[in-house]
Amino acid sequence: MIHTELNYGDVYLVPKKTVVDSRKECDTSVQFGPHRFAMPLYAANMKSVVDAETCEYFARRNWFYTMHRFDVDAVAFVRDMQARGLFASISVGVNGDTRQQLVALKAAGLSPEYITLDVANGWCVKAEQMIRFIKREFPASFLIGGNIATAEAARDLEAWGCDAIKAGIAGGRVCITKNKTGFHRPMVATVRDCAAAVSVPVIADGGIVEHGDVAKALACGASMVMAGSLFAGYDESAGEIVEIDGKRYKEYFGSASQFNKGEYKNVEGKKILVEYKGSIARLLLELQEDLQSSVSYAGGRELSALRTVQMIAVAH
Ligand SMILES: NC(=O)C1=CN([C@@H]2O[C@H](COP(=O)(O)OP(=O)(O)OC[C@H]3O[C@@H](n4cnc5c(N)ncnc54)[C@H](OP(=O)(O)O)[C@@H]3O)[C@@H](O)[C@H]2O)C=CC1
Ligand SMILES: Nc1nc2c(ncn2[C@@H]2O[C@H](COP(=O)(O)O)[C@@H](O)[C@H]2O)c(=O)[nH]1
Repeated sequence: MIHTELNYGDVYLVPKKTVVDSRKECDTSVQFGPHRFAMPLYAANMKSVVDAETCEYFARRNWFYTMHRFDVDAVAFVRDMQARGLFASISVGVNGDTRQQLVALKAAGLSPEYITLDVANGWCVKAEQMIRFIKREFPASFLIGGNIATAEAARDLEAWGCDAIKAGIAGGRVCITKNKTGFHRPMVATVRDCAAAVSVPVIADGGIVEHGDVAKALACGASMVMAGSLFAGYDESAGEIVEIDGKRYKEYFGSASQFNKGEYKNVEGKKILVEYKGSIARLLLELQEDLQSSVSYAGGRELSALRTVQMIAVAH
């Protein structure tokens, strides 16, 4: 028997009685690891979304960030961020280059506050070895592991030592994994299953199309949400501006795209152009206002109210 699983666009949240007099009373802040952040949402650790300047922009506004791991000098990045009084949050892979970077960090006496293990399928032996290595060498760092899409995988990553788990396989806008390999799991099913299986926070990664999808991800049990295309079209986004027939766009490409890899080998991502939208400040404010409104519809004052709402599927 084949069962149906749902994505954010297939579901809605059922309103409860609002208890606040203004949406401004609703608190969108979230404790995540050693810090409390303004929003449970952050930009994907992709080279076309964040660079060192973007990371600093977010950190200064008390938004969580994670630097990507492609051609980055982790020692310089961590040292710079911490010298400015900001938290350092880096991404790593599973191969020898990552081990070298981590050894160099340790030798320099540096310890990032957050480390994200960023691989396509984090439920593998190489990821387990890297997670155990990081927990041993950087016990003070908050370790995010991923990506995974099932309860069984989430339980394994928790057992291996992850402090948070990033869930979402092949649901991203520039993803072609599902086309090339046949593997994917819709986000509502992914997040609900993973969040119910573990006691550490789960990050819902990918597939955010509408602002309300953030509230839906939190209602599924996510503690944080990661989004790429949502943040890709702005001045502060890392991608290049492209002008076609007088209209401006920003490049947005997958981490497993030929463009990012520099060769056509095991390509599971593509490059697209997204509409250029100017400064990101207006987006951040609107995302916060929209989530405050979601909390009010959920009948609460804090994000936890979203965990109590009923979710319904709509027939298309
Ligand atoms: N969230 C998602 O759904 C997806 C995200 N991505 C993103 O793309 C980037 C590249 O990811 P990834 O390919 O993991 O990283 P890398 O290209 O850095 O690969 C890491 C290592 O894992 C091996 N590896 C990768 N995939 C597999 C596999 N399916 N089976 C066995 N070994 C494997 C690679 O070897 P070899 O190349 O020889 O196989 C390589 O040695 C990451 O940033 C990731 O987040 C990519 C796909 C899906
Ligand atoms: N299958 C692939 N997934 C990728 C690739 N690069 C990034 N990603 C994932 O997508 C999300 C962002 O999704 P969005 O819908 O918010 O745009 C990102 O965080 C990664 O998990 C890739 O090349 N292939």
